[in-house]
Amino acid sequence: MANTVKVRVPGTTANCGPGFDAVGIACTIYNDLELTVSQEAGISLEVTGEGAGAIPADSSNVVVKAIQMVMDKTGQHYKGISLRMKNNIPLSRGLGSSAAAIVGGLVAANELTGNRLNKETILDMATAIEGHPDNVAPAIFGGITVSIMDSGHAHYLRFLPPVDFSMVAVIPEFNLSTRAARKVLPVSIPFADAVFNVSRSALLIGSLATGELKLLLHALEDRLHQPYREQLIPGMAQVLAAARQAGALGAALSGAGPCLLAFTTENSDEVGRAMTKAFEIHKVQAKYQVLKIDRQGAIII
Ligand SMILES: Nc1ncnc2c1ncn2[C@@H]1O[C@H](COP(=O)(O)OP(=O)(O)O)[C@@H](O)[C@H]1O
Ligand SMILES: N[C@@H](CCOP(=O)(O)O)C(=O)O
Repeated sequence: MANTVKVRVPGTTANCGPGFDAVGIACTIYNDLELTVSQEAGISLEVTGEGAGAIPADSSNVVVKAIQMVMDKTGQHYKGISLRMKNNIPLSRGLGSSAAAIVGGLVAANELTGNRLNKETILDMATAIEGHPDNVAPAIFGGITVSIMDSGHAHYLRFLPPVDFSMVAVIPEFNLSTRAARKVLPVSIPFADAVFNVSRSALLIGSLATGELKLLLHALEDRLHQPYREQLIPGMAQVLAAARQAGALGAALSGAGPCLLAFTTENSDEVGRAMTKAFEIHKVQAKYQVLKIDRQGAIII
């Protein structure tokens, strides 16, 4: 059996406004992970790109956790783990770097232990580590996914939209961990806000599945997490408004933020520039990237 494998995993944008912990889209921004296993004890790590110098080379690393989970599940243990990462997905910005790391570790370790786990099992394992399925599902399957949890198992729907669109990801310089961005969320919300989100998230999936993208303006509205997270992201409301004024179909927080994401069918660069400029007014340096939907999810390369 081979002892080295290389995996490519997409970044993901979760929530897409109202679909908190449920909706996610795989994006054309990728991390490459090379895993080599051996019986020589130890963990070695080489990182280029995002996270170089900041990612730990021990069992606290989520990639290592994921690999060990596969070894425990399959009963095939290796003492030595050597990782080489080429990261393009920025860490702690809301583009699913942790999901990509977890999925990369699981898919790579599965390949080196005889491919015993199917993608549904990998989804359950990834969700157990990540805590919510909305980023890991599109990182595994590509496309747009809606995921739910039931008794510890994730169930998902995956689809591709019938029309083409772009996603303008505006990425601030500062980090915001998902953990910190979940701490500001309330324990309960008013019934009217729940109804507001049910209607918008249903409209969101309908709009993406049918290609009625004009509905995104309303379908991206949210009262479950964005209003509470706004305090963590200077200028958030103004940057989202700038996206719409510059011609975006709609815009929302990407995952837990601080990245903001606009949906466009034209003028993507104009939208990106307008959003970064609005961030600048609030003394936040940001860059933008125009992304498309990744259709494949994690692949062996
Ligand atoms: N390539 C990677 N290898 C190991 N751990 C990673 C990698 N990328 C991200 N992580 C872990 O995930 C954390 C970021 O996760 P999180 O706060 O959920 O933000 P994001 O929105 O980027 O997923 C990092 O602090 C790090 O612990
Ligand atoms: N549903 C989660 C999504 C977190 O996504 P990330 O890319 O910021 O890790 C949340 O909103 O907390």
